[in-house]
Amino acid sequence: MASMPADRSPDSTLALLRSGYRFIGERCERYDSDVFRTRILLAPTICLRGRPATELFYDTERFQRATAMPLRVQRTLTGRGGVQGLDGTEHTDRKAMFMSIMTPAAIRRLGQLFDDEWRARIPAWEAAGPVSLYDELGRLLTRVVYAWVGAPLPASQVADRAVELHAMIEAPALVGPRHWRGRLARRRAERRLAALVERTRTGLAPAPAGSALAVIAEHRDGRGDLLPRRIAAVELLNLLRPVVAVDQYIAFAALALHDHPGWRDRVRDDDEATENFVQEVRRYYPFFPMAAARVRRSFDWEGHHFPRGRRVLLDLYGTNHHPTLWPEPELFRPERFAGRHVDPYELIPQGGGDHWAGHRCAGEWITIDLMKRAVANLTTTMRYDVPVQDLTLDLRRMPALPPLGLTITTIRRTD
Ligand code: HEM
Repeated sequence: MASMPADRSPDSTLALLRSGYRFIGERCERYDSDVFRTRILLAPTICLRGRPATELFYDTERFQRATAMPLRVQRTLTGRGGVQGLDGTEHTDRKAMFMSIMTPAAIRRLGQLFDDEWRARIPAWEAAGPVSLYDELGRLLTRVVYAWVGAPLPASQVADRAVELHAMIEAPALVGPRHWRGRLARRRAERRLAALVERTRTGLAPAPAGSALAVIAEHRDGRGDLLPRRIAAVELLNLLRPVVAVDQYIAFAALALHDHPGWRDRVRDDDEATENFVQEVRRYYPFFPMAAARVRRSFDWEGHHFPRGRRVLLDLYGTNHHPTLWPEPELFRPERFAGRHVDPYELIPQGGGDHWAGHRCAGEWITIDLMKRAVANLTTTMRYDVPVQDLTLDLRRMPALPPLGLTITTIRRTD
């Protein structure tokens, strides 16, 4: 049995916070191995990256999700009792609920709402002077996603709800007040949405037929029971929060258009080029650093032993930057996707494997669709300037974003 390379430090939590997205990749290169062991939060942990490791990680016979996610992530980002932490038939049942919402017609409707809102906002942006794209899109996507799921949102509450969703997204890797803001935001949002689910069920505030709110409020589990109100709220947040999080990818797409201006003409009215561009944004820019699971029962893999119950972290960022999969991974080159068949274990910013059977992101098609529409809006619907500003991405900060969320100015409508 080969011995698994091991981090020397007794605990690497601080090193993980210091290195951020590069933590696993740097060590893999140091040990010349895509698997090594370490200790995170004092617990023995195995870290993995690369395509074979991704295929292994998404084998639900070998790994489970229950108790894998650290509590600080559950209390902010994901919530407790939601689809992310389920296994077996409980997971496939709950996941089927999500996938039933992701029909082509529903994805088109969300996209249409997004385009309409974008066009409607341009006059205000024209009048506004400098605009933080991340903040503006946060509010825009909040309005759009509440309308899409069928949840009421008065105009006066849009800004607060956007701040609340951003607080949950940013909190897991932060310490101090910003982490606590994320916890508080989740607690308040779950309480409010649980009350909405109740009003929907009692008919006081009926959900629009076929809406995501109706699907979740009326969903029955394998035993025929409705979801507890709080769990239904967690699952509603599993739609609201990540749709708003697409603003990060759109800010990255705008950054890529700024850094590679030749692509502005290449993507215009060219669906294939836009798709390749968007895929490269998802590969290149940092988003979720890693996914966590636990070994379901002991097994050996490539000469390494995986003991039952051990926490395992799959490096999503590092796999998207693996030199074997992606030659010259630190170059932004959308053309690498031209004619390339991407299998389910290679490009994994939103997880790998199968959408229905495993934990791969339920919102991947939505994300790609919204990003493509955003690129079209940034290159054809309006013009703008990018003033001099600090656009450095700090890969030690999770999530990484340009410091001011990318400021644009002198916005004017073109069509
Ligand atoms: C903003 C871009 C997004 C990124 C980077 C992202 C990333 C991810 C990742 C890494 C996972 C976990 C994979 C795993 O545990 O193995 C995940 C799961 C999930 N995502 Fe996304 N996501 C995004 C957008 C969305 C959207 C737009 C939705 C819904 C509208 C969504 C809904 C979900 C759900 C429900 C899960 C849980 C799936 C499961 O556990 O089976 N995500 N996402």
